[in-house]
Amino acid sequence: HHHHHHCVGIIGAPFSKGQQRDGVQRGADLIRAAGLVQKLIGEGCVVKDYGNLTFEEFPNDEPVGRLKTPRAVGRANELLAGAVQKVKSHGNTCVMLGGDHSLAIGSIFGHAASRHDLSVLWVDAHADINTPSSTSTGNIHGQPLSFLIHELHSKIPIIPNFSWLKPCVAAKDVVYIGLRDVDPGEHYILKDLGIKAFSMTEVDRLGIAKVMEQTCDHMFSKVKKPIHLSFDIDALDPSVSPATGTPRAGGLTYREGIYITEHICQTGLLSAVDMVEVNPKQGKTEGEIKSTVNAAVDLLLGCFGRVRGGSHDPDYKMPNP
Ligand SMILES: N[C@H]1CN[C@H](C(=O)O)[C@@H]1CCC[B-](O)(O)O
Ligand SMILES: [Mn+2]
Ligand SMILES: [Mn+2]
Ligand SMILES: [Mn+2]
Repeated sequence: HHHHHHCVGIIGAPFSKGQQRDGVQRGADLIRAAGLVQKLIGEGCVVKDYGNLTFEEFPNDEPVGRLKTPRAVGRANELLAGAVQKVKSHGNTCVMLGGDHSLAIGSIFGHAASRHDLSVLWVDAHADINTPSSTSTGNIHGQPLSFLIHELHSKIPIIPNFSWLKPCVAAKDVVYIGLRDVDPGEHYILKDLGIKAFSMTEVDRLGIAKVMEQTCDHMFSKVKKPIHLSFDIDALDPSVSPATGTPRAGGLTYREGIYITEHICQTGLLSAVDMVEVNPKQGKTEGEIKSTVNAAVDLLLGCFGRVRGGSHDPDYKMPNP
């Protein structure tokens, strides 16, 4: 018999310039220190850790329009895109450990460069689809999807260090789960482009099982495409994951989060996953940091075959008395 196993490539992206709060650059190493690699191996995965990327510093990274630290964000994502493409070229499912959510620009671009036709499942309290002109903060971690979606191309100006980037995802191929803090400009875009979104209202109304059923129906409605799961840890309720930069009450339970990743795993189509916005400096206690990091690890284990009912180990021998 042959058991199925996942080949996983891990990239650490210790990057924080998509927003203003220090500390989020430490997320990748905290997730590793909590035992991600060993635990994936324990699930029968073949794991290659590609280490952490080293990002170029831009000391005089003056705002362009409202955009903050655009040069650092542009260059970091160009580097990340190449790294993700390499991990995919080696036949791995890519795990990108952030770092802030602006990193989805490079992660999705690099993924799309190797697997042209993607579905993007964006699990987040936020839509992260402000354009450089609709953003009120100028923080690029609130804008990644606007840089990636074909239909918004005309809304993206020339930005230093972004010339490498082209939109690579169609609005119809994006699905949101967990929304509960969407800006007016973002809401307009979601409606105008008809983007499929399961806010926390739909999660409450339908329950997570129906949300996942309808999410998969939408993603697979025409053809089954590889899935890019971009998971912002702030999608979970702050009672579970408080150590993050933009927490919002009324989020997904730990169980709902695990259900999402268990369900995505069993589609067999997961091709890349981002786990972003873990910020230890936003945790008030060690316990808060641990809860946040452990949730991130468990969500990733759900992506790669860990099921709560236990899994079949073909080599297990019942001990005799
Ligand atoms: N309060 C939200 C909504 N819009 C704001 C913005 O555009 O700066 C914040 C972005 C959160 C980004 B995150 O989802 O990656 O954390
Ligand atoms: Mn095998
Ligand atoms: Mn968020
Ligand atoms: Mn986000």
